[in-house]
Amino acid sequence: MSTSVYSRYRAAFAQALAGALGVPAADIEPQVKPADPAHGDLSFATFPLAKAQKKAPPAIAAQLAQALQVPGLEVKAVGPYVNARFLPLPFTQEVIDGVRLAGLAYGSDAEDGKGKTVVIDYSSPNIAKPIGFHHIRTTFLGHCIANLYRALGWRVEGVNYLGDWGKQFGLVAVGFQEFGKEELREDMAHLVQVYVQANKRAGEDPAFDEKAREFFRRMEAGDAEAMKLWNQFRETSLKGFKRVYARMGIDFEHIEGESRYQGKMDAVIEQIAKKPGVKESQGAIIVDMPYADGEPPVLLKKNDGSTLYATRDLAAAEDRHARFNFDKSLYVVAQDQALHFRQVFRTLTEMGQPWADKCVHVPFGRIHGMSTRKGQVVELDQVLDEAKERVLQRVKENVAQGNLETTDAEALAEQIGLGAIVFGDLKHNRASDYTFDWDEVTSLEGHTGPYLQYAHARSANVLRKGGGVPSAYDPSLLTLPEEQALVRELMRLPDTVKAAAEQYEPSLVARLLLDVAAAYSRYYTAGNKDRDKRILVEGNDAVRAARLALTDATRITLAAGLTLLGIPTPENM
Ligand SMILES: NC(=[NH2+])NCCC[C@H](N)C(=O)O
Repeated sequence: MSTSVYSRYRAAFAQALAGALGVPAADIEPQVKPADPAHGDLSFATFPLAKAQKKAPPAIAAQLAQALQVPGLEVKAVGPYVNARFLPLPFTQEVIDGVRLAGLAYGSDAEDGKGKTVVIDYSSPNIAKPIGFHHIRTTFLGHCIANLYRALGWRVEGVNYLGDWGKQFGLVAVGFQEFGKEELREDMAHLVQVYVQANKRAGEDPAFDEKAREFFRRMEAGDAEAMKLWNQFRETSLKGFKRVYARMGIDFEHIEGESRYQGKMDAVIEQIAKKPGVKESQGAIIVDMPYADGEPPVLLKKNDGSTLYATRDLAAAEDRHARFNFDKSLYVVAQDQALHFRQVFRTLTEMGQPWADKCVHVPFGRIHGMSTRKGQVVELDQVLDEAKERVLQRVKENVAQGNLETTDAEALAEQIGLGAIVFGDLKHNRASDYTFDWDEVTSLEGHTGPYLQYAHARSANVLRKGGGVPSAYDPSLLTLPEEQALVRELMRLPDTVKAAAEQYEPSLVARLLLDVAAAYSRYYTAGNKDRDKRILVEGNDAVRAARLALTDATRITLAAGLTLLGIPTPENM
């Protein structure tokens, strides 16, 4: 089923309004908005009609409400608004059955993006350099955005565009001779240390710096020995990165890098020369475009003949278009690179590439204060290790106190640690900066990943205690205000997935899940000391079955949403 319960009701309401007003439904639909929950579910404001009808809005609303008959909706005028409320039936059943039928695919819509292709450039760390906060965010955001598009039926081509070309290899190569430990040649963290040390040294010692440049020049000239070493370092780093990706359940369609475009850049520059034109400026080659005031030109080649990040991105954009014929090409990269992408896309436009406007920079803000006990973060692995370690403590305590049963505390801590870090990031608007706080993200309470994982596990636990999911239930028994409120939250996932994909904004899904968990928690705890009894009512099997069905739909919604975010969903915690 491809339309959500919500959008079906909205369409029916709009259709009825349009009929009564004698206008096309397509004109009305955008004007049907969510209502103030106290007054209904859908709302249509009559102000815009007042002038033509020469009547006061409340009178128009009253008259319209009178005239409308929509199955499943209770329509009422509230002041100048025509409001509609979902009647408990069949609404409740439609939502619950829809969720349970879809299972983990709830929220997905394979028809939506059918036949369309999106390229998503994400993670894209630099080989043999410390990882930055931006690599962490792009990894989480990109993974989630890829999941969202897959859920909507798009063909997703995820590209991990490694920073695997540049002077840093010269620094590592030359640095290794001086500070490298032979036995750690295949240790990614060690290479990063060597890089950091060599980089510092290069700043102090011009001769050392020149040696590093010389090494990179050899690479650019294709020197076999230099390339062999380059390849070794690249493989070592890549192995390290792959370990983290496996840990996070991330699987890229393509892992490639800037080096792919080595030797292909002259062709690109030639192409640019034909359209916007290239010119020389102080020995460097730049794109000859009319630049806005204060806007720097796009550098294609430095005066020493080496090519640049932008040149490689131009080649990569063309290559991706040729290979994937994309409908969209996303770059999930920090806000700091906004100018870079503006220039790259603008250059593509000037080159006459008709697909240039399908390229989108998806920027994000900074993380402040992310460091581990070992100090500044150089690898994502360290962050995940520390999260796990912090959580493990608590898991062990809970097991010792008999509050938790698990045969593998380590594995559970890994899952919760991952949930803490990933959710701690994705709950923030992509564009905003945030300050990272260990206690906050790993807490079991509040707006956290572990809280959601716990809500999921708790619903799974209630189902287990209740003897599993009921096959038959009577939806007319779910009339409590908390039950109706919960159903309304569950209803939102499909539309939220679409909005999140359209806006490249995983936080919309993250926040919906918090709302679902909060609604379930209110339901579960309301008015009962023995909490399980709220669902597992004694002496009334019919009510119990209905409440278990709703619990099942809640568990599925949480599991589906967390999975989209890239967060594991342990059954017990
Ligand atoms: N096509 C791109 N430029 N992707 C982003 C690459 C990010 C780059 N490696 C960095 O760490 O800053």
